[in-house]
Formats: sequence, structure tokens, C-alpha cells
Amino acid sequence: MPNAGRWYSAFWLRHAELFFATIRGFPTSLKTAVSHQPDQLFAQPLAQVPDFVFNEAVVRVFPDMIKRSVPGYPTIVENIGVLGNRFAQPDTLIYDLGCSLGAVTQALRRHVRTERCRILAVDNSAAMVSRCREYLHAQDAMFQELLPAEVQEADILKLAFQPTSLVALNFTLQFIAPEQRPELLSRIRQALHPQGALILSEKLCFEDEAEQQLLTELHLDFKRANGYSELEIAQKRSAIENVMKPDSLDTHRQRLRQAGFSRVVLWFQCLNFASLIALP
Ligand SMILES: Nc1ncnc2c1ncn2[C@@H]1O[C@H](C[S@+](CC[C@H]([NH3+])C(=O)[O-])CC(=O)[O-])[C@@H](O)[C@H]1O
Ligand SMILES: O=C(O)C(=O)Cc1ccccc1
Repeated sequence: MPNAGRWYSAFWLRHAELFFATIRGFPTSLKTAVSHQPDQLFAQPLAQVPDFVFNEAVVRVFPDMIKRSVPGYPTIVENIGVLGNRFAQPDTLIYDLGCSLGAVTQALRRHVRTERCRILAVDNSAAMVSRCREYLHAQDAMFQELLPAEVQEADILKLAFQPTSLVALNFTLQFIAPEQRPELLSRIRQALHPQGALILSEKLCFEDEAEQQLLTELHLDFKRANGYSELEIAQKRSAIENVMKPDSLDTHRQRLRQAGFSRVVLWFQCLNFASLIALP
């Protein structure tokens, strides 16, 4: 078969051509998908540590930062997709509130099979929203029959909630001023379908002093084990202390009850980070 070799080369050449034509079709997607940088935002001593903001510099390192800072983050995100498929109801919206780069939205699109559902991902950081849109376009280009997803730049405190069956607040409520939290939860509860759920993930604090101290130390060990220096840990802590205010599990449970949720189930905890399912 003297022609077989030539036929094979032509075959593979054609495939290589198609492959490169395909990835040329994702101009932003593939490039941004691989352009995550390691988080070194607090690696150098700063004369004054400014309050933490979700700006372009944070966006560039965010996937690395959140994975190395929040124990259990990848497990929580993937399982919000899995849980979501149980609660999402046809003809309703799914909200991803404080979506950052859309990790939860992407997980929901991998797992939720409910018909006529769409996702609204919301964040008030312009830098996050613009990168989030690029990532979702990349996911659209690579997979078919995904739930429609839209990203909106908005303050979640000002949203007029549409009928919804699933709301994710994945490490977002802790950045909302404590006095605004009850009203936000009530408004979510009022829009929620009877078979739906709110999934709330948060850093926790503990009333028992010894428990607080142990879990804080273990969280610092987690950060050290992920390569953060003492300087990075200290500077990050002062950057977030005025903007991120964790509550205890009891405070969450009581506030969710007050907002009209009938049951609160802790489905995940790793050190001082937890995720709750709140049912109408
Ligand atoms: N009022 C507000 N309105 C809208 N967005 C807000 C508001 N306040 C803060 N944000 C946004 O909430 C997000 C919090 S990060 C969430 C991670 C994501 N859920 C994830 O699963 O990867 C948590 C963290 O970084 O620890 C940021 O993108 C803020 O811009
Ligand atoms: O709790 C912490 O120490 C954190 O670093 C949490 C965090 C993670 C990502 C962005 C902001 C805060």
C-alpha cells in the first residue's frame, strides 16, 4: 500500500489544521483561560495596606488566590453544581450573586439539567464582570446545550429578584455590610420557589474562644502549606479586616430563620469555612 503513508499524513495535517482553526476561534477564551497568575499581591512589604478591593489586579490572580486561601473551595464550587440540579425548577431563574469569575455558574452549567432555566450571574466589580463574560463565552464555545447564562454588573442589594429556584451566595454575604444582610436574605426568600434553595457559603467565626483560636491557627497553617509567607498572610489579613465580616453559624441560622427560611442544613465544613443549604 504505497499510498497509505501519504494518506495518513494528509489526514493528520487536515486534523491539525482543523484543530488550530478551532482554537483560533476562541481568541479571548483560551488565552484568558490559561492566563491565571500566581497570587503575589501581598508578597512585598507595603507602607500602608489599603482595604481589599476586587480590582483588575485581584482579577488576574483570583483563581489562585481563592484556591490557596479558602479550604474546600473547589469541592464547594463543584458540588453547588450537583446540589443545584436537585433544586433548579423549570421556568425559573438561577442567581449566582457575587459571581466573581463565574466559577459557580460554570459548575451549574456542567451539572444542572433542568429545562427552561437560565442563570443570572451578578457582580458589582467591573473587572470581575468583564473577565467572567470571557470565561462563559469560552465555555459556550467548548460545550453544547449549556443553560443560558448572562452576567450583569450590578449591586446585589439593588436587584429586583425574579421568580427563582436556586440562589448561590458563595462567599459573598460576608462582604455585604452586616446591617444590610437581613433584608437581602428576606428578598431572596420572597422570590424563592417552594422546592428551591439558597446555598450560602461563608467564612465562620466561633463564639467559643478556644475553637476560634484553633480553627484560625489551622487556617493559617493551610495558607502556609499553600506557599503564603507570614508577610503575605499578615498584609492580606489587614486588607480584608474592614471589608469582610464573618458571622457565627448561630447568627447565620437565626438570621435565615428570621428571613423566612424553615430549615438550614450544613452540608460542608472545612476548618472555618462552611456552606449551608437554606430551604423555604
Ligand atoms: N454588593 C455587591 N453586589 C454585587 N457583588 C458584590 C457585592 N459585594 C461584593 N460583591 C462581589 O462578591 C464577590 C466576592 S468573592 C465570591 C466568589 C465567587 N462567588 C466564587 O464562587 O468564585 C469572595 C471572596 O473573594 O472571598 C466579589 O467578586 C465582589 O466583587
Ligand atoms: O479569610 C481569608 O483569610 C481569606 O483570605 C479569604 C479571601 C479569599 C479571597 C479573597 C478575599 C478573601
